[in-house]
Formats: sequence, C-alpha cells, structure tokens
Amino acid sequence: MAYIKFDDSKVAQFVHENELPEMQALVTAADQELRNGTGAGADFRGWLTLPTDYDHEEFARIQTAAEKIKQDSDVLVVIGIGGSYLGAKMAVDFLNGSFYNSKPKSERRGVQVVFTGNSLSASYLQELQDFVGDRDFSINVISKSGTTTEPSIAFRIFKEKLIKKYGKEEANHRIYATTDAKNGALRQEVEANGYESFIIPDDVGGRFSVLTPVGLLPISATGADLNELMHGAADAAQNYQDADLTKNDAYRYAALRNILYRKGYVTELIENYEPNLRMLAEWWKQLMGESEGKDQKGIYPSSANFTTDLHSLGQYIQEGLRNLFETVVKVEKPPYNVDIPMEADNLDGLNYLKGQSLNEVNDKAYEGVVLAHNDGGVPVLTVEIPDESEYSLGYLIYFFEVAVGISGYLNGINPFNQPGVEAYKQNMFALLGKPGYEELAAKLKKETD
Ligand SMILES: O=P(O)(O)OC[C@H]1O[C@](O)(CO)[C@@H](O)[C@@H]1O
Repeated sequence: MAYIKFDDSKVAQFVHENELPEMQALVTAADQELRNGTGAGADFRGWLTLPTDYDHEEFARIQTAAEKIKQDSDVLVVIGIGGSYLGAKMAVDFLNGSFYNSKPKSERRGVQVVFTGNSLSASYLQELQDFVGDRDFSINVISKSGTTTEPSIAFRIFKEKLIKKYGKEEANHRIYATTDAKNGALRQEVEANGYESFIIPDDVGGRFSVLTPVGLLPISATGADLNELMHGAADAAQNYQDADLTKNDAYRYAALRNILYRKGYVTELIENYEPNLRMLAEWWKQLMGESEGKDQKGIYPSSANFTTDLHSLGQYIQEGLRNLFETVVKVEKPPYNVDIPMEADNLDGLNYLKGQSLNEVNDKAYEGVVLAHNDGGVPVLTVEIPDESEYSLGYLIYFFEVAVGISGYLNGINPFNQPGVEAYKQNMFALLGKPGYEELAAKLKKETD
C-alpha cells in the first residue's frame, strides 16, 4: 500500500484511457535523463540522493546549534527569500500548526521562529524588530548566492540590533549563516567574523534545498525531529524510482499534469483544507514555477486554500475560463479533531450535524467540492498524506521534487535553471546606482525620459 495515496480518478473524464500508456515511453526517457544525468541542468540533481547522501557531521552540528539557540534565545530570526525561505517556513507551519509562535513557552518544543528578508517592506522589518523587542534572539541568515538584496538588507538591520544588544563578539556567536561552501559575500563574512556556518550544496538549487541546512536549522529550532523528516524523504526516494507509470505515483502525477497541460489546462491550483498548509502552496509554487516556466511555456502554478477560498475563488473555479486543474493535498488524519456542540433550541439549524466531527464535515466539503468542480469541467488530482508528521512531510517534499524533475523533461525544458529571475534584478541595481551598472542605468534613463 502506497504511503501517499494518489487519486487520479477525478481526471478520468478528461483523459482518454490511451493517453497515460502513450506517455510511458516519454516518461521512461525523462527518467533516464534524470537518473543518468543526460538531461539539461544535470549538475543540479543533488536533491535526488540527498535524503540518504548528506553530511552527517553537519546534520549533527545543526541539531547542536538548534539546542544552543533553544538555550540562549527566545526568538530565531530567519533571513532569506525564495528557496532560502519558503521551504523552511512551509515546514515550520506544517509541523507546528497555525499558532506556534503565539503559544506560551511551556507549550512549545522550541523557540519562536520568525522570517524576514523576503520582501523590501520597511514596515514589516520595523514591526518584526518591535516584535523581537528586548528579548534574547539569534539570527539564521540563509542565502546561497550571498548577494541577494532583500536578505542582505534585512541581515544588516538585524545584525546591527544584535551587536547593539550583545556587543560584536557575542553577536558573532549568535549568527548562523547558511550559504555556499566557497563563494559569495556571505561566505566572506563568515570567514571574517567566524560565524557558525552551514553549507548549501553546489548541486542543490534553492527551490530544492529544504532538506539541506536551509530548512533543517529553522525546523530543528522548533523542536521537530529531523531524523524522521529525512527518513520520510529517503523512503520516498526508494519508492519513486520505478519508471513504470502503473507503479510510480509521482511519475504518474508528472505525466497527468503534462497530458492536461497539452489539452489547454494550463493553470494548476494546489489546494489544501488545513490553514497550516498554506505555505506548502507557496513553496510548491516556486518549485513548479521556477522549474517549469521557461522557453515561453509551462503550467502556471497557483493555489487556493479551502474552504476559505471557496467563498472567494470558488465561483471562478466552478464557472470561469476552463483552463484550470486542481491538485489537492489532503491530510487523512489531522492532528486535532473537534466535536460540534448541540444546542437545545437549534436556532441556527446546525443540529443536523449531530454525531459528525469537524474533520468529518471538512471531508464532506472536500468530497462535495471535487464532484462540483468535476461537473464544472475541472480535473482534480488528490495527493493524500496520512498525517502531519515529519515523516509525511519528508515523503511529500520528495514526491513533488521528483515529479517536477520528470515533468520538466516531459515538457522539453531544463527544470533546474532559472535564467529569467535575473532580468528585474539588473534593472533594479542600475536604478539604485550600483557600481558596474552605469551603462544599463543610462539606457533605462533614456527609455523612461
Ligand atoms: O539563496 P539566494 O541566493 O539568496 O537566492 C534566493 C532565491 O532567489 C532566486 O535566485 C531568485 O531570485 C531563487 O532561485 C532563490 O531561491
């Protein structure tokens, strides 16, 4: 029995029975490109074997660092953007629920973990400084390139606060840098100041890096079990190796989304029924969007959070432009359940729910939505995980990572580069007057005059 239950029965009416078997030859070829390193971007496949092939000494050091942070800090300020933010935030929320940071210390397994460096908002930065206030804190600055503007600015600001509070020497012991082994400004700063540092492997791109120190230190600071996380990913790596579409659900998912894409279903909505999975969608959007959106093609990855968004986007999904398909990430047994109180006067008429828990109501909502959206012309895939454990999260992460690798090759692109993200950065540097960008600045000035 598969650990993740993948249900594609609700795409049956949109996909002819021959279409999936017809994809097998292409999937087999994509699998070989991925496994043998003959496809584009082959140098960035480190994530494939990462769940078993990681640096165990560094893994232990991460856990030791997390213990130190728990001893000497109330808050860990995590600074990063894109792949250096989304995976960690997604995992922290997934594993600890919606109100982790608001819980009293005695009810938390770890320190409060807050995130910044993921926008250029002065208000957010100021509010976060106020939130940290006079409390003890440490910083985990994460940047593979070490040169990304948003985290660099946030790091300067929180570093200044840290030095003011503790003095330079003690501040240096409270900064944990996760970056490239050799290159980049952050690595230079590590060398100069002796920060404890962790390495983002060369062959793992940002959006595939959640199971490297990028995700592991923030996750560990909340007290979550890293071994179980890696164990889940390792089992998934083992179980999603067979290129046979009847045996590999991650590959089946990749094939089906390409079949649907070629029929005009060009937008995929990732959906959940649990608010603490909201950031899972954000992580997934980078994974899919940065991997697949290139060469003027690719599925547009979007998201909806249910049942919340049924009351906002539901109308569009049901009756709008028919270019959507949905992938629901469903949790079979969420961590909690709640009974719905019965009232003698039943003025709101809710007593018909007698004997049904809130999780059962949520499940019925899911079933009703799938049927309605199917009737409305929307194919629906479901990826069901048993629970919200570390093991399940590791498994799920690997499911989507291996799926996007195959999916990218099926669509004839390099799933592991991201050339397009540089365009705005060049313009921004020129507009801000960064040395070396004078020529572009002059060109932009002419265009805007
Ligand atoms: O870790 P870095 O180098 O700061 O990059 C953060 C993110 O920025 C991007 O390079 C896009 O600008 C992503 O690919 C990456 O995940």
